[in-house]
Amino acid sequence: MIEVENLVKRYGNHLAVDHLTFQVEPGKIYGFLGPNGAGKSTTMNMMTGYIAPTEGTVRINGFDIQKNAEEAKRCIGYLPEIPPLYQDMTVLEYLRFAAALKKIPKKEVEKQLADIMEMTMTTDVSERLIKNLSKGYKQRVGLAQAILGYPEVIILDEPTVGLDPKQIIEIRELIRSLSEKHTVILSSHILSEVQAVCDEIMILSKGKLAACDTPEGLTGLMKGNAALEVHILGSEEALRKILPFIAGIAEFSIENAPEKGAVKAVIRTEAGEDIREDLFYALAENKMPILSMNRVEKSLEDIFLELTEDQSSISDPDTAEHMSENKGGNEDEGNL
Ligand SMILES: Nc1ncnc2c1ncn2[C@@H]1O[C@H](COP(=O)(O)OP(=O)(O)OP(=O)(O)O)[C@@H](O)[C@H]1O
Repeated sequence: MIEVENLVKRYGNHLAVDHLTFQVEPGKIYGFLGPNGAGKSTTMNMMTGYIAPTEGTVRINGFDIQKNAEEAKRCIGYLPEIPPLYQDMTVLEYLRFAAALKKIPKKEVEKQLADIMEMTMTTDVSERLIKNLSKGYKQRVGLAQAILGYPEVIILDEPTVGLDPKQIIEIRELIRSLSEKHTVILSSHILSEVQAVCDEIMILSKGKLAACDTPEGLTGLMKGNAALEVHILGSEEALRKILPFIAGIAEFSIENAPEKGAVKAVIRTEAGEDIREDLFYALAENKMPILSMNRVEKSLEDIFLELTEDQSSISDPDTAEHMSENKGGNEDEGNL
């Protein structure tokens, strides 16, 4: 269990991490999602004890990362954004070195190295110099280093950045398999990536937690913002008299439609409401034929952009609570 409380990082006047508080439960995959500069790396660096916070605390299994650094760090494996690899060592030399730093008992080292190199598919390159490896293999070696010692929590900063699609799929599968025995926290600025592998998504924006929910919860938020675009034969005036009497409509706008004598209404519904049937009967009663009706759903990308662009609306606790209440199906293809 990780408890982050009121975590703050200031660089001069710049507030990179702004009073973050959250908890990470064991056995799940968490994703930090946010645009460049949102504070993901800074947060991870503080959680792993790489840098000191300006204010606030991080406790790993009850150990304070500042005050009980050794005990806390023993619970964590970390792959920073730029993996700390020694370019002039071979893969095996480097991993042996990392195993010694992590104080892994000598009798366990060889077995762990063999298992972890197999897991990360680095066995074939074990005798190669790290500087001669491709970006994808370097990333796997960094990952192997993070897994060494089988820490309870594995923290991965942008683990798939710069990899080709095949490597990305392999790393994604590896991360999933890690979650069987470890808690995994990863960061990414790619929504589909986080959505594809994570049980919980934390959206960071300007150093603040903009949302924290399951992928389904965030998709539910998307459904709550679904809109109908309806082309109707008739006048705007007549339509304005009908729509307010249909339950489940949050807001609507009306403009002229391209079809002659028709108007276009864009109707946003309340979360979980489907007004199509009521709308059909209400319009039929008023002899206003529907020419076309389409559901226009906000994409998760739209929601992500809204959340990360308009900090004022999302720092409102009522909004955050509303978001976590909105659970629904997950329709994103998650093309990592
Ligand atoms: N050592 C530093 N000195 C000054 N400012 C810094 C330092 N490190 C990070 N920052 C600033 O803090 C903010 C958060 O940076 P951080 O690297 O944590 O963001 P990020 O979400 O990880 O972004 P990216 O996806 O680009 O890595 C940014 O505005 C960045 O410029």
